[in-house]
Amino acid sequence: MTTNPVETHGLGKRYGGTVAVRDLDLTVRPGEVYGFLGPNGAGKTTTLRMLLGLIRPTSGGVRLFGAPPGPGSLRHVGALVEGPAFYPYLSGRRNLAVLADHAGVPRSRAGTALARVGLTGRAGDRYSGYSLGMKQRLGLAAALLKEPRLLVLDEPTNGLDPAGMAEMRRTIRALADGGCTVLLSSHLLAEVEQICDRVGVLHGGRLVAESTVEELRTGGALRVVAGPEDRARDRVVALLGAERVRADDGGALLVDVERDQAPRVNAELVRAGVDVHELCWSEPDLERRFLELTGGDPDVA
Ligand SMILES: Nc1ncnc2c1ncn2[C@@H]1O[C@H](COP(=O)(O)OP(=O)(O)OP(=O)(O)O)[C@@H](O)[C@H]1O
Repeated sequence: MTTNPVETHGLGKRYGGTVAVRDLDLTVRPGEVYGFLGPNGAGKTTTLRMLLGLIRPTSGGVRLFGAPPGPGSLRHVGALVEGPAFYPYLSGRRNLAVLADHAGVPRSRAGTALARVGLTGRAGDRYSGYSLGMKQRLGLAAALLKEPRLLVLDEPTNGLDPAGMAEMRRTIRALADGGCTVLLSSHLLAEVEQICDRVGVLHGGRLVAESTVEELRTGGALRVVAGPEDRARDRVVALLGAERVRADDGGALLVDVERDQAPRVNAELVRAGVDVHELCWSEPDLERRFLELTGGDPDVA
């Protein structure tokens, strides 16, 4: 039986009067990219720090590959949670060699790690001359020195420009495709949507939703722009029932039916002499869904 890279049971953390994380049951399965999504202050970093054994939970527990966080289990875990300190006057390659010595792994791994994050060409340059994106990638390379089976990344694209973000996303996806399990946190919905297999939404220290991105997308509707609006609405209500019909902000009808019902709705409207201007499938608005889950917090976007 394969053990899950991460399991938490009733995990909680309190700082004085502040409950940062409460009763968290989390499972990250082998080989997946799991996205921890939540607004600022949701408890993401606190959770990741508990997973890595950097802080102690006040309740519940963590298992990494079936064992508590400690030298045995953390051997398989690479992390980019608190930016590693690099020597500004040394090159990226030299910095990694120092870290490799410190970690007791062969220096040859530095070259491999640099290649995996796409930094080989600039590996001889001083760290102080690196862009933010390059610094972030060097941090990721440092996390790869242990050849981890699990990568834990706290807001890995934070502060990067769009090109840097895209590059980092590609790198993470490639690492996952190579067999590494990834747990990352983000407050950016689009980011999580693009690279994660599953998403957990954290709000106020609680896991308020957990599913695949596809599952969160369920609930699309048929969008109909037709006139006269009253008659269009009456016909669709007569056909399907009032509970299936609502109006969107722009005055269009949103009809909760399966996609393949579009011709039936169209035919009914045409038969009733209604002009159908538009009839299309409207994907559910993921952003709205997350805003609902997080109480309309604008930090999730
Ligand atoms: N060392 C600490 N002492 C006291 N309170 C803390 C400490 N660390 C975090 N908190 C509080 O715990 C809550 C969760 O913070 P945490 O940093 O885990 O959230 P987050 O989701 O990572 O947010 P962000 O995206 O802003 O980093 C917040 O209310 C925060 O103020």
